[in-house]
Amino acid sequence: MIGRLNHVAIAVPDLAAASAKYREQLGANVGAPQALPEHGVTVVFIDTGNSKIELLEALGENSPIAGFIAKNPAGGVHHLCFEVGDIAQAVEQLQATGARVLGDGRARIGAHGNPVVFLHPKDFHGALIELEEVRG
Ligand SMILES: CC[C@H](C(=O)O)C(=O)SCCNC(=O)CCNC(=O)[C@H](O)C(C)(C)COP(=O)(O)OP(=O)(O)OC[C@H]1O[C@@H](n2cnc3c(N)ncnc32)[C@H](O)[C@@H]1OP(=O)(O)O
Ligand SMILES: [Co+2]
Repeated sequence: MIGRLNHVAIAVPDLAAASAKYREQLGANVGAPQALPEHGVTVVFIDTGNSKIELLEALGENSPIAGFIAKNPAGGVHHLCFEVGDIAQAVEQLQATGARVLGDGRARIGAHGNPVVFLHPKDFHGALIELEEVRG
């Protein structure tokens, strides 16, 4: 079902400082910050050629990143995002196997303008998994 690793997301306490670190110490090509209030995050993407890194900072009061940073103040790997061809079909298949799709189970539009869902980390050995629909 899963295809290419679209991105590895890293939660950070300070997006500007983290972006500068990746740019200056790793020579990374860091994109512009993008606020996604509906997801409670501000993101930047770093193109690594065959995949991407997504740096995530908490935005707003109900951000899923705020709790993560409270537990991991220095930040850390937050999720892995894999591409799927048909997200509705992927959700149906996953739910049939007992995997928990977070939220109401319906896909929402993510940072790349594509539908995304998240799978509970307890169902995948402690890894939060995002699926992003990429067609064609
Ligand atoms: C979509 C825009 C953008 C994109 O790429 O397009 C993004 O990626 S936005 C990314 C941010 N959005 C999300 O993370 C949405 C999905 N996340 C959630 O629904 C929650 O964060 C959830 C359910 C994973 C955890 O929330 P909860 O309130 O239940 O937090 P707890 O601290 O109580 O956690 C319960 C339990 O899970 C462990 N946990 C939490 N987060 C992670 C994680 N990222 N990776 C691995 N494990 C995680 C946490 O440690 C708790 O475990 P316990 O053993 O009970 O201590
Ligand atoms: Co993501």
